Amino acid sequence: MFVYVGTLLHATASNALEVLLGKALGVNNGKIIFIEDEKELPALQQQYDIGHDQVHRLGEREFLIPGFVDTHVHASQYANAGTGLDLPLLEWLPRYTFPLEATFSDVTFATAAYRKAVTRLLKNGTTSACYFATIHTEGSLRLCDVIEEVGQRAFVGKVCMDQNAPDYYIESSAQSLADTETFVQNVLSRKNALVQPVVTPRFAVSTTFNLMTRLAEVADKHNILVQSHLSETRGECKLIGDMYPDAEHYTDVYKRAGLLSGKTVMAHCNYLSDGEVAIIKTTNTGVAHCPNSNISVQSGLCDVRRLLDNGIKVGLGTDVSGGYNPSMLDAIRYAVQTSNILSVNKDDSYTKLDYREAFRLATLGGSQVLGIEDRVGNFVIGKEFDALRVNPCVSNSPFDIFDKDTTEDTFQKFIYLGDDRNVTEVFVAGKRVLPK
Ligand SMILES: Nc1nc2[nH]cnc2c(=O)[nH]1
Ligand SMILES: [Zn+2]
Repeated sequence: MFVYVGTLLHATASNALEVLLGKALGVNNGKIIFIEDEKELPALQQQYDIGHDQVHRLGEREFLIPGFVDTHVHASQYANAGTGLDLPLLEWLPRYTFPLEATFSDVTFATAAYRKAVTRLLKNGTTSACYFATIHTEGSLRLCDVIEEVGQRAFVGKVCMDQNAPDYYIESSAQSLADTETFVQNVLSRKNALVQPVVTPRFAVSTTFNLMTRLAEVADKHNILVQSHLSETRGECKLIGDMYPDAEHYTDVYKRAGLLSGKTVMAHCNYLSDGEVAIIKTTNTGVAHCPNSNISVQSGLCDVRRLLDNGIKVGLGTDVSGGYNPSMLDAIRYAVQTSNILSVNKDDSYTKLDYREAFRLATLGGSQVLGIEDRVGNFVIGKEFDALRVNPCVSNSPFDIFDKDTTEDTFQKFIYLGDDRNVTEVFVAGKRVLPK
């Protein structure tokens, strides 16, 4: 049991940035048990038998925010982050990405590389992540081991690809299906509520229709998430049109395979027609908006406002290494800048995404996309305490605070200018996972 006293900022359904000043937030058994005005603290201490050493007072400029939720990130590709960004997707995959992922057949290398990736995300405040690993079952399981060791909350997918891939990085359909079942059963058998398996057909270009339908059955049987990529680039959309001349559109391919449901996360969704948007909505599929990746590998600009206006669940993803930055602060900034760019060619009725809304996507929105909004995403009694302690005034802070700055200014500066140096503590399910 412990209590934090001070400023809390978070998003709710009705308020993209709620600022709560002078609060006492109590955590017991990993869950938030009270959020009261600070003046109630003596009574709360008595009621719950809380000693002085269990009460932590935040400094004047410090605050707590919910941990970030990265809804789409390739843990294996972290080794390439910040390199190989000169080619569009369909050339980038065989030139840079498949060769790297193939090296994850070496389990020792894979484990070390995954440890770097997961640690880097956690340091940057990502308390929940939805990962792609590689096609290798052993290596994908080592990713789960590392996540458990580090203490993050995560969904992990063994990647499935049985066509349009190089000889050195491809599986047979039967092997892919059997390995997925093995992987899923292994992860579920750990009975660690923080680490869950996710069925992961790479995308309809590299996964046969038959395998996709069988994978949909695996996801159904175990009642687990599905993740893939949808409508990321024009070239990919054209290719899908050629591969599936009878399909109505790209989204229809996944729908017919049975892959779309409230437990599905589709990354990108940059070129959806109105008909596709309607299917994404009616199937309750969630979208992982990956704005850094969209720009870095020249894929396109996702109109998130359109998705939100249509009632679609949207979270943010770093999509490392199509996106070069593993920090969700960067994803928030790119989401805002993408919306600003789109607004240039829209009329005055277009409502841009502001930093508050992008922050909501990075926290509560992501939790909705991953189906964990009853557990994390914001500060609500009964939810688990996944949180970041932020200190804008650390001695090596990358930005400066002035007397004139309000709490909201300070938060906004952290969003635009802050980095992991400002994230001084990270909590997952009430456990402090950083610093160790
Ligand atoms: N950004 C991105 N898009 C993909 N589409 C299929 N595979 C990938 C991948 O690894 N990264
Ligand atoms: Zn991706």
